[in-house]
Amino acid sequence: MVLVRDNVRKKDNSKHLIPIDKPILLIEDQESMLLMLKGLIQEKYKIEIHTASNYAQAKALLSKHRHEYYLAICDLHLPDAPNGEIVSLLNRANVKMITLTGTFGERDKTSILPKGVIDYIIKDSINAYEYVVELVGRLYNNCHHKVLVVDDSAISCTMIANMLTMQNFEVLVAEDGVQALEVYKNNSGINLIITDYHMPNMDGFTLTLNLRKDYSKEQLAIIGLSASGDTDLGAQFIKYGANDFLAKPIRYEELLCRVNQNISMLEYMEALRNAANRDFLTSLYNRRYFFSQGKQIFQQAIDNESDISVAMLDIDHFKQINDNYGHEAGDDLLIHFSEQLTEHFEKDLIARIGGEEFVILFDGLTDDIVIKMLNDFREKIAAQVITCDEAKISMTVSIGFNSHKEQHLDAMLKIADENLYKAKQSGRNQVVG
Ligand SMILES: Nc1nc2c(ncn2[C@@H]2O[C@H](COP(=O)(O)OP(=O)(O)OP(=O)(O)O)[C@@H](O)[C@H]2O)c(=O)[nH]1
Repeated sequence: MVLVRDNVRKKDNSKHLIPIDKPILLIEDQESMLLMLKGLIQEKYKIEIHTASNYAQAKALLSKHRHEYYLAICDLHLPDAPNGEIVSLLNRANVKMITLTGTFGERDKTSILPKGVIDYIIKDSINAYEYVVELVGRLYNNCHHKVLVVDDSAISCTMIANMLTMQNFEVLVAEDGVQALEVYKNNSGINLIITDYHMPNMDGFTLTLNLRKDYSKEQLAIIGLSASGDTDLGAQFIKYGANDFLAKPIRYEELLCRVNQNISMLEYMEALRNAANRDFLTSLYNRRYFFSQGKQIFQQAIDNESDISVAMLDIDHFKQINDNYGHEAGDDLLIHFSEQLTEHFEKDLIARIGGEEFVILFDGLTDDIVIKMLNDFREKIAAQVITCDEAKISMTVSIGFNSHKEQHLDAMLKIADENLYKAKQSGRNQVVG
């Protein structure tokens, strides 16, 4: 099997870039603005940008690439369409948009954003352009978040759900706290709950309290809704564990800002957790995380008298790979190897614990199954030829296995490590256990 890996390192060097696979349409008549915005966006995201400096050019591009656009960013007043006609054109083409405009006066004319408009930005400073750039990334990332809206009023629920859908969130709804807990339990990936207070069966405070028993503010954001006139509710929601609150009637723009702020905070916390728990090069878990999780899994297996086993893996002659093809090619191979590990042992706890050393913890699997999985993996790696910057590289892996329960996880690993040493001594590319 031949695998081409010549882009791995380049991808890794630009990890902060979000690859957006559909182009953005940028419509702006002032060339300097257009170039600045294009530059700012492409500095941050890997994205193709089509540009138009007037309505006619935008129309031509839309008819050519009709269903392709991820988003349009458009000046509301174009020389050949001075009255915001671009909004209807983009709506007809089904392209969501961020609109740019010159003054507060114009902004004030629209208390409700026109159909298809995600946000409305006043071009008064560089900050406005930076906000647009952030919003582009936010909209892309929102696709990965689910939001649960909890309100017994179907009208209110639908309205909030529509606002969130506009911002690319996947939205689920529930009529009261009891239903919300059920929906939350049955759907993974809900990161934000927006909940009303007054609801039958279970109110918003009780729902918040129930959720906080198991999920911290860093894991799950909750925004409470407080009815107009009830000034205490917002503060009470925070005291019961909500991250934030929104006053009814809900204004689209405020909802957008608060939701995005809370989701950004969750992403930031996740990034911090990843920085602490994951290896920078391969994104696999690091030694610290492996031991903190592994010790709990180990203890449960001891308590339940269930199967537990460990494997130590070490790529063979990795120094030669570095010496022959360079350290960067070596890095590419480590990334590739880690991806293969994650794919092959998707349910098991994997970590990179040294340069070319990896460890796996198997919970609840019999020896026969694990040894077969390890041998299948070893054979799969040996059969691959990886093309890295035009060099064709093969590698093999030696594996030490141990399922004998010792007093501590470390002691189990020590035996696996001794078996790994035996695998190396007996010619490499084999499983010993
Ligand atoms: N490219 C790259 N190389 C690394 C990294 N971490 C460690 N290494 C290299 O991995 C190599 C490990 O070499 P050795 O411990 O001698 O082992 P080996 O060559 O794999 O030989 P055996 O384990 O005996 O089969 C060293 O050359 C390290 O410099 C890394 O993050 N990237």
